[in-house]
Amino acid sequence: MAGKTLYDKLWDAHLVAQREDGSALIYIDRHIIHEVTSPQAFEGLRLAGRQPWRTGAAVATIDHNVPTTPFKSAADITDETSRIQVQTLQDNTREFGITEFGIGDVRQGIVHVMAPEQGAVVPGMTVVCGDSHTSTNGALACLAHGIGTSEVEHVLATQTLVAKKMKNMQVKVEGDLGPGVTAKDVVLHIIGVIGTAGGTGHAIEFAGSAIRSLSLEGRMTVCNMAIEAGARAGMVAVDDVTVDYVKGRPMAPSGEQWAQAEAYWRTLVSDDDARFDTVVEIDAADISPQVSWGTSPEMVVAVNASLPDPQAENDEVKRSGMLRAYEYMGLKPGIKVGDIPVDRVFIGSCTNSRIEDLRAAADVAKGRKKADSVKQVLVVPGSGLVKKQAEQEGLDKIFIEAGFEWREPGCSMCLAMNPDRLQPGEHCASTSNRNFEGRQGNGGRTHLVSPAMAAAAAVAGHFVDVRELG
Ligand SMILES: CC(C)[C@H](C(=O)O)[C@@H](O)C(=O)O
Ligand code: SF4
Repeated sequence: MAGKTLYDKLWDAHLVAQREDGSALIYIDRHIIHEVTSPQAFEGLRLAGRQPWRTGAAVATIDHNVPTTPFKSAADITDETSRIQVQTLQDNTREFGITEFGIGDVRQGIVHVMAPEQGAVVPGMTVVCGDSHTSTNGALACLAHGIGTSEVEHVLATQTLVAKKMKNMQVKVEGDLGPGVTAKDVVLHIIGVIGTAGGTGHAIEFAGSAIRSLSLEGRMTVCNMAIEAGARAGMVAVDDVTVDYVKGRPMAPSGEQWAQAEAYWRTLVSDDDARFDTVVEIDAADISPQVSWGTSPEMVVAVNASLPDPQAENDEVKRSGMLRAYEYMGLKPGIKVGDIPVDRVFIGSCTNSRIEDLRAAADVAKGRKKADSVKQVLVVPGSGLVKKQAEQEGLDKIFIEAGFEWREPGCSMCLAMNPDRLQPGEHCASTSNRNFEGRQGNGGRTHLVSPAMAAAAAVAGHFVDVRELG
């Protein structure tokens, strides 16, 4: 019998029941909750007169709707829907006895930043949240993916999920990453190669020496965007980087349990003879800093390239998608990436708002100033703890001196559910993960980049190759 992949191991360890039609029941170790996809789930419990099966398995925070300017209570939130959602989560978590890192708590932040930071997610877990970017947590060798609101209710009530086993896919990035090439560039490049449907039906394990060379935060950036590559889950096997990251975190095992846990975690790697349904190999040397030019994350090119010609695309559906994207983005094939003007810059989101992201942006911003033509540069840390750490390192001062705005944690301009948004027609260099039409505000034009590339665009007023900065 062939060996097991990491995904097979995680699946088998959580399988409660397998049905003949292929569906299965799996046990869920950690349930992360935010204010947008939980209200109906709690309401469902209430109507059915049920209690959560295991309140300690859930941890909640507010992120999508929170303003990034200081506020003291839900009542301070002007937008009605946002105010209600923030208040409702607080009421629900109190009623059902679930831990919430809420308003004014330094641990509050974007769900996918908060959970690993607290040690709420450790290797070997099944992790769900009513949010597609739950895949981020797979960087810790977890089976982590998004679920819908009715499933949020099901998990709350039973601590299990009805699921179907996905196929195994391995994306192997071998070799050394060049200077200025970050985890974000790696994942954008992967999506450029395999497309936004490349991972459909699969759980992706990211492997290879270039992935191993990334910090745990960088691996989270890669797994975060597995969903943009069509997969529901992304993951990276356990190694020293994983174990070191978890050690000492508030909710992680300690004392005698630590040694036991670590011994188990070390088994969470794909066996040498494991078989993957799909394997993609990428040479790290082929990866340059990336910029997305269109309205899908696969519409991405190297910073020193020109925009692609739709006429050279043989697939008719893709060609018409490209033509529509050019129209929406107000761009023309053949122009250089460096000629795209940038109106606003957003440094944040669950893709790139951790401390190393802010350090990378600050490295570029240091001693430089925002270009006059750039209207706004928002720097939004992923959690209160990231914010605190950044301030201890003086990064906030660097940003403010460069003319950037230093904000409170939350999803912010990643999806514009709060007041941070683009105006129609504006181009934004954004460290987030989605560039669909209107994602960052009606008519807004998103270009996905790394934190260093975003800061460089803020300073230059257009895209520049970070490798060419002095
Ligand atoms: C609001 C939430 C359901 C959504 C998601 O699932 O991803 C959001 O986080 C996003 O990034 O679009
Ligand atoms: S930061 Fe963006 S992608 Fe991440 S959870 Fe929030 S809205 Fe979704």
